[in-house]
Amino acid sequence: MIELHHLEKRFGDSFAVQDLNLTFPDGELTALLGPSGCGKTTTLRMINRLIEPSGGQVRLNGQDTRALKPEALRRGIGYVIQQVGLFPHLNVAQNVATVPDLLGRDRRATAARVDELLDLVGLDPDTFRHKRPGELSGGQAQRVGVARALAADPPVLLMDEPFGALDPLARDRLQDAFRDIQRRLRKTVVMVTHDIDEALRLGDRVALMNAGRLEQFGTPDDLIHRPVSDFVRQFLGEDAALRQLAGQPVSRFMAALDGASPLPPVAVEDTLNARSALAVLLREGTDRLTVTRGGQAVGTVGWADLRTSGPERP
Ligand SMILES: Nc1ncnc2c1ncn2[C@@H]1O[C@H](COP(=O)(O)OP(=O)(O)OP(=O)(O)O)[C@@H](O)[C@H]1O
Repeated sequence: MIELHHLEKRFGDSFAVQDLNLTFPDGELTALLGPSGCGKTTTLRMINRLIEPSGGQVRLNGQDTRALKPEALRRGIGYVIQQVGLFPHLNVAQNVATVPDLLGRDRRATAARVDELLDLVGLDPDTFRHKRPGELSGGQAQRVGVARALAADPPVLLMDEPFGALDPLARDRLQDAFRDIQRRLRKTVVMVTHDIDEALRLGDRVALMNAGRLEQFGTPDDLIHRPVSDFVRQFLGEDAALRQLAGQPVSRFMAALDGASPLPPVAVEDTLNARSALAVLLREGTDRLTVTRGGQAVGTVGWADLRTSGPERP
């Protein structure tokens, strides 16, 4: 568990971060969201002491991080940045193995782990193991960056706009891949982003910052349906609820089949995103759809299901 207590950072006379109190729960992904210059990156970098706080405390599992050597602290905390920072003279496998090698882990075990991680991030090990960073596309390099951060198996992962430099299609794919990885590995992740969709899509929780301070901390649902201020409402925008629907399959909203009522005639696949299901309801002028999986009805969905404050996240 990472706790920030009255954390602050001053640069000269101005505060980049001010009186920040926040707990990042274990096994969850928290998105640090906010407009440019609000202090997201400064906050992230104070967690692994790439930036030293001017005041307050960061506690990792109850321990004040100032009591730890920065190098020792960083060994237990993965760090992924937008510019990836792969070593150009090392191949993909060597890049991924950097930290395990530094820690003196067994070579053969590391090689197996590298292949496993490349698989996990969707890169075929045989194709990519020996490539140099210069031979990779932006999306492939970002995947290697994620694999490298996971290689040391750190319980905590800090990510600064990790998918920022990608085109929308590659970003969507990598976000999906990362969400699947996170469901399995359950790391404690803090991810800086200024992309609202990304925060709502990937965040178990969102910490919305404004001018160095915390504006609201809650689930995506809390921010959308229970904003604490006009700033939150305006930052998320009128279509925040639609954005949230866009990031989730309709299956998460559907009601169980009751056996007694006839099935609605219009059907959609369970993997369709909930925003598109809403569009089908509008287009068809109907108030309920059948949801199918592989041609079999598995539930139904109507306006009210989509309008509720959103499903529980698995
Ligand atoms: N080394 C520094 N020296 C002086 N001011 C700094 C320094 N680093 C950051 N700042 C200032 O601190 C504030 C917060 O910066 P930070 O990079 O944390 O914001 P951010 O929310 O991550 O922004 P962005 O989304 O644009 O990356 C900004 O006003 C920035 O100009």
